Amino acid sequence: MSTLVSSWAKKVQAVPASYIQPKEKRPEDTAAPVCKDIPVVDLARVEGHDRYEVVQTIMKASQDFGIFQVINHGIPGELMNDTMSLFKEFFDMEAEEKAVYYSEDKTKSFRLYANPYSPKASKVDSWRDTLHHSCHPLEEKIQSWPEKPARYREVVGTYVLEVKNLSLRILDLICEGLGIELGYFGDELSKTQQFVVNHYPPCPDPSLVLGINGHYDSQILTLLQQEAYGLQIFNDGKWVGVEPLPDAFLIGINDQLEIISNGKLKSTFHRAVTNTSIARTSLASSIGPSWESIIELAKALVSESNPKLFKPISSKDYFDIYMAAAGGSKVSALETLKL
Ligand SMILES: O=C(O)CCC(=O)C(=O)O
Ligand SMILES: [Fe+2]
Repeated sequence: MSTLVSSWAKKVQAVPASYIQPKEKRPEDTAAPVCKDIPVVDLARVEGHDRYEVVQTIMKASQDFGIFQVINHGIPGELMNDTMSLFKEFFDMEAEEKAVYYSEDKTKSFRLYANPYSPKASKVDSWRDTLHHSCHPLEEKIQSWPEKPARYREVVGTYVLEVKNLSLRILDLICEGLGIELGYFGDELSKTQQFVVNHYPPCPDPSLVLGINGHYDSQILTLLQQEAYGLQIFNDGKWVGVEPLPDAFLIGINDQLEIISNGKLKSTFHRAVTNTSIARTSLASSIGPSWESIIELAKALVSESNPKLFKPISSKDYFDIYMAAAGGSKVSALETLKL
């Protein structure tokens, strides 16, 4: 059997054994209701009198949920649709055509792979295929991206630049909320960008599998475009769904932003479930620091009443700790840095 789920999922009637989660990890509720309290922030409002209120909403959502959604964010709907359609077309290609891009070599700046957490952490395969793009520096990395479907590099190159700009705008609103200078994240702390496309084919029994295991995102900020239900966050002791809004971006706080904000903004434990009827594709862009950056509470926020909660650490060292801990555990790798 080929390792790419999208190459064989349509042909099977039952879930192959290696994809069946142990009982305690199976998604009891693959249709957990969407949590209506997760704010949808209208970014058009930041230009006017409502700016303060918008910033406060973002801060509160980042504390309570670790995520929020944004609309009227300035990225054209047409570009979002084109990008989503292009990846649908990519995953619809024949198995042999996709196989060309398949690689288990993690140092590659572009690759298609399956089941990224195995075998180190969870021994169970995930019901998804993943396309990974390193985006920095873009002019260089783009040369390793596919040329099929037509306009791949042009569409995806434009998309990742737009998404990076939006990430920086949101990080500036977070600076306002935290009380640190604008542009704080503009240089080394946002030097890298990884763009990941997750593809979850329909599954004969979604109650047995996970599309993506519960995890925290390790970088600074994730922007996610999702077209259908599947994302769940662990909030208040239970899994809740996140409403798919096709024109919105979902913004997720990542671990290293939790360190920089001294735990004021929370990285959230999340997973994706599958369904029986449609292939779900999600586009996730993560902004992160250069490897050498030292991640610690922003200096302007250190005070007697706000001492550092986490040990300073280089971004590279944090990533190593994160990878060693990854494996569906709700205990965050950040725990090891607590002072
Ligand atoms: O597909 C999703 O909604 C979640 C994807 C995700 O969590 C990730 O790529 O880190
Ligand atoms: Fe994630």
